[in-house]
Amino acid sequence: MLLAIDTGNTNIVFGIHDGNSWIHEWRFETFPVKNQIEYEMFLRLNFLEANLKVQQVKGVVISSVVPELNDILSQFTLGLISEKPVFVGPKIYNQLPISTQNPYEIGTDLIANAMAGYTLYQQDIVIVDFGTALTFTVVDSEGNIKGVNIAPGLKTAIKALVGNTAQLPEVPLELPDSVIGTNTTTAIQNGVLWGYVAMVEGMLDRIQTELKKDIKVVATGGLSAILHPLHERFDQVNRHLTLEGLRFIHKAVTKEV
Ligand SMILES: Nc1ncnc2c1ncn2[C@@H]1O[C@H](COP(=O)(O)OP(=O)(O)O)[C@@H](O)[C@H]1O
Ligand SMILES: CC(C)(COP(=O)(O)O)[C@@H](O)C(=O)NCCC(=O)O
Ligand SMILES: [K+]
Repeated sequence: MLLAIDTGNTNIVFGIHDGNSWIHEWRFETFPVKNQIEYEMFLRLNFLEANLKVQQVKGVVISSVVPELNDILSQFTLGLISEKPVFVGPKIYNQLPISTQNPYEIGTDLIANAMAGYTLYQQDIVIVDFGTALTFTVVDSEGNIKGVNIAPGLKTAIKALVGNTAQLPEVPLELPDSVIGTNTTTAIQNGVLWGYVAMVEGMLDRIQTELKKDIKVVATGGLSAILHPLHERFDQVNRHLTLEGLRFIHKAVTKEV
C-alpha cells in the first residue's frame, strides 16, 4: 500500500492506494498547523476505522505547498512507517519524465498534476485545479511543462470580496440559473461563479490559440464540481489527479510498482 500526502493551502489529503485504486481519501484542514502527534493520531484513528494496519504501508510520497509543514510531515510519517518518504521537490525532478523551466517557482502539487497528465494521456494537456488557488498547468505531449497560470480560487475570491466590503455577506457556492443577479446573494454568485466560468472558458481559448492546437483539458481539485457548465468543455474531471501524480512520482523515484 502507498500513502500519498497532498498538502494544499486548505486541506491535507491523505490517500491510500492498494495497487489497484485509491481505497481511502482522508482530509485534514491545513490550518491551524498541528504538531507531529496530532497528525499521527489522525492517521492512526483513520487506519483503525478503515481496518488497516500502518505496517501495510510500503511507501510514502509527500507534496507540500506549505513549507512550514514540510519537516513535521516527513518526521511524523517516519515515526509511523520506517520507509523514507519521497518528498516532491527540485532534488527529484531529474528522475521524472517531465521537465519544468523553473523548478523553484512551481508548486509541487502542480508538478504532481503535470506528472499525472503526462503519464495518463501523453498528449498536449492543460490541467485546471480548483483549489485554494485556481491553477492552469500546460504540459506538452513530451512532458515539458510549458507554463502555469494562477488565479484566486472560488472560495478565495469570495472571501476577498467579503473581507474588503462592509455590506457583502458570504454566499453559498451555487450557480444561479439566471446570469443576472436580482439580490445581494445572486449578484455575488453571478459575479464570481459565472464570472469564473467565463474566465476559465476564455483562458482555455487563449491557451489553444497561442499554442495553435486543440489541447486536452482535465479538471481536478476540491471545487471542480461547482462550475458544472464547464464540464462539457472538460475532457475529464478527475478528483484524484494530484494523488495519481504523486503515485506516479513515487513509482518513478523508487522504481517500485
Ligand atoms: N470532497 C469535497 N467536497 C466539497 N468541497 C470540497 C471537498 N474537498 C474540498 N472541498 C473544498 O474545496 C476547496 C479546495 O480544496 P482543495 O482542492 O483540497 O484545496 P487545496 O489543495 O488548496 O488545499 C476547499 O475550500 C474545500 O472546502
Ligand atoms: C499555486 C499554489 C498556491 C496552489 O496551491 P493550492 O491551491 O493547491 O493550495 C501552489 O502550487 C504554490 O504555492 N505554488 C508556488 C508557486 C511559485 O513558487 O511560483
Ligand atoms: K491542491
